Amino acid sequence: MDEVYLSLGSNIGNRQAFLEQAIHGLGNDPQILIEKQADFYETSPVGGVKQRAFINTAVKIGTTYSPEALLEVIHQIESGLHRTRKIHWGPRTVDIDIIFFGNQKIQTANLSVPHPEAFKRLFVLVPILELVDEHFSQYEQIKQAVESLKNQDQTIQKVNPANDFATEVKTNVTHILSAIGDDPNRKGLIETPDRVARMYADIFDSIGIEDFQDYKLFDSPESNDSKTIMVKEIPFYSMCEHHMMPFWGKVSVAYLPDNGKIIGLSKIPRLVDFVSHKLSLQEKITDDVLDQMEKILHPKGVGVVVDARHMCIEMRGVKKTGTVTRTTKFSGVFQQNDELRSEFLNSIQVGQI
Ligand SMILES: Nc1nc2c(c(=O)[nH]1)N=C([C@H](O)[C@H](O)COP(=O)(O)OP(=O)(O)OP(=O)(O)O)CN2
Repeated sequence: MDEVYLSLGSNIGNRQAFLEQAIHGLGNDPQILIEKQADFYETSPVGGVKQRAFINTAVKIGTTYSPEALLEVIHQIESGLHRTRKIHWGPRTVDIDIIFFGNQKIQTANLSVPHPEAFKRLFVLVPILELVDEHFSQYEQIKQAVESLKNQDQTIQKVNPANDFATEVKTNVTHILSAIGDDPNRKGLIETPDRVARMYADIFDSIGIEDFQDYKLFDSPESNDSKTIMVKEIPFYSMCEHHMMPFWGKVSVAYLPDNGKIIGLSKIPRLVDFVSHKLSLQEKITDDVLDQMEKILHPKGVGVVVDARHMCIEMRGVKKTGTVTRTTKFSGVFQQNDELRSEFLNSIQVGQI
């Protein structure tokens, strides 16, 4: 097996969770053995793009993959974690770079190893220095590069477990419990901060991720341009950004394909979950579903109807239980063609939410 060193970084959403998922993905591959993992570090962005600080780490793996095959596995893991390549050296949910592959020197269209930027980046060298010893062929070079970079503008500091997502949420929920006059140490609340942290990691797992990536498109000549595709009454749950209270209901989506390009039916409910798993508003969910459908499919038109109930007007304020709010948005032929729009709208009953 070749000894390989990977650098991992993330600066979108729950950064450490994305890195942990990436490492889990690597370790799940039967041809990859995670031999050692460095600590997590908070690092200043390198490369001139104004963006949020990164969390970085590194792993030493043993693998039977060739460098190109390993790169393919890495790209699959990145794309499964909503990685989009929009701005060079810009924000990303996760980035995994091959830094060293044994003592190999590789220069292909897709791969340069050792990584050409490695010795200019503290966020790469400091975690890798945790994983190597004086027997590693590049050990002295790494140590010297770290010393010289330390006097420049790159900052790096070990993530104190107290700063990671779960601990941050738990700490602040404990403060809130005290602030509202309850006792966070009483039997019923002692585990609440931990439960809330685990819940937030789930219901807010789209925060910071701009575009939906988890879809598959098909060319389907049968779906000629006159056939509307509707996926109706998709249940969703979200949290309003005004009071951090739940709102929930059903989303119905219709679109008219262009040139027979269609999306896998299961992907539309996944898209609804993606846009809902953020602090949002019903109007924004309506916009986001339509905008993402337009971005992905460039169809002849899209229609979105959202019916929802809002805990913030049922449990507080005007306190009207059972009130259902409907928001709609249309584009293309659904905007221009009254008959098509009415057919879609009339097919959706508000029903029980
Ligand atoms: N503090 C940090 N700054 C930067 C990081 C990081 O992880 N921590 N990462 C980058 C780069 O975007 C990332 O390392 C990828 O760079 P590189 O492999 O050199 O080039 P790519 O082709 O993969 O770059 P793309 O962004 O995918 O085009 C920058 N700063």
